[in-house]
Amino acid sequence: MAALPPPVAAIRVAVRRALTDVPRDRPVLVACSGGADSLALAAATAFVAPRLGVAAGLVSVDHGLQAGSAVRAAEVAQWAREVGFAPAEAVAVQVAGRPGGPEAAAREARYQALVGAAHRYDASTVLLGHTRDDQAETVLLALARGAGSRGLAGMPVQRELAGVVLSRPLLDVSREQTRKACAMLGLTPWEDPHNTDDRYARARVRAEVLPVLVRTLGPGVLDNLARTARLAAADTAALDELARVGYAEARITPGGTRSAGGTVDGLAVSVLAAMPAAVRTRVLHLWARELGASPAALSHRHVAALDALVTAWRGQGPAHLPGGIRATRRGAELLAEQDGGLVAERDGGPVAERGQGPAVE
Ligand SMILES: Nc1ncnc2c1ncn2[C@@H]1O[C@H](COP(=O)(O)OP(=O)(O)OP(=O)(O)O)[C@@H](O)[C@H]1O
Repeated sequence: MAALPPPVAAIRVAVRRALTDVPRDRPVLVACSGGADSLALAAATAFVAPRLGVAAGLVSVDHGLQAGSAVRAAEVAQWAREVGFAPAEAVAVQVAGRPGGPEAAAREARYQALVGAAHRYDASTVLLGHTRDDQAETVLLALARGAGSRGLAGMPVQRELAGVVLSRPLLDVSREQTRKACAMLGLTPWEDPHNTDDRYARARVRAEVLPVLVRTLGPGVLDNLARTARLAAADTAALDELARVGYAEARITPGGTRSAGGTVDGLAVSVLAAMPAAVRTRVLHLWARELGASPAALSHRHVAALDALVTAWRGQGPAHLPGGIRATRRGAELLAEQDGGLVAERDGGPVAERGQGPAVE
């Protein structure tokens, strides 16, 4: 018997690892655009899942943004049925009318559709085809916009969205390997025109920046960028845990502090001041989110203004947060108020409407 070509074997190993811990009594779904990455992922899943006793379905999302997208999604679903996926669906989504740029709107619509399908079929997990190269691009983009260690951590191997695990088995597999695997399996991937459209920063990084880095620094640079993401992810997880503990310690509850959306405590300045900056800024971020500031709108600038109330106090006015929230220092405490009243008021002050909690995605 001929040996399995290395790219096919590497992708199967990665998928096997990802499926080892999924519940055996619920299906998984592969999110497949028809591109090389998710096609290679789907082919490997079709092989591995039945051998592990895991039912596997596939969803291809039609964003309706390009001519022929519905046909492509239907073809992917048809191929999936032929190789044994059940269910195998093409799902059309409405991208127009969503907030944010076109890329963000398409992503939001796609994740909604994928999670919706997972709920419909009681799937525990959705498998995504992001590769090491996607991770390297994500790290570079984060570095370029000054995103800090959370951004450098790139895409997580796993995260949960609305009760569904989003899993990325191919983060250690190169794009070259997914292309080769498709070719070796006789699969013809769809080429997404967005991937080469230089209006998108990611496409420019892919086409121009990464090749220069590889040429000047050597081929190991992509692995190194992906390793940076893993290291930063571990650091971030540790700091987040310290921040959760620190947040609990800094909260002030005497007499209870109230808001319309529940109790939101103030914070003790002395406890905050004793924390390392990396922990303190995370605590302030957590607090701002609990006050109702949307995570998407909450920026480094907002957190820096909150931090200045602790570390550069000179009697300045409030720090303004998204959602009309103002955080003020009163003596040894940070308290917050919102247009129309106090959000965190000790000893029962006026009660304000709270903004909506964090968006799902
Ligand atoms: N239209 C779609 N339908 C289903 N899943 C999708 C779709 N578009 C993207 N995905 C999922 O998200 C992953 C990342 O997609 P993205 O377009 O950002 O990267 P990519 O490297 O071009 O992936 P691919 O080669 O699989 O298209 C895909 O691998 C796939 O799992």
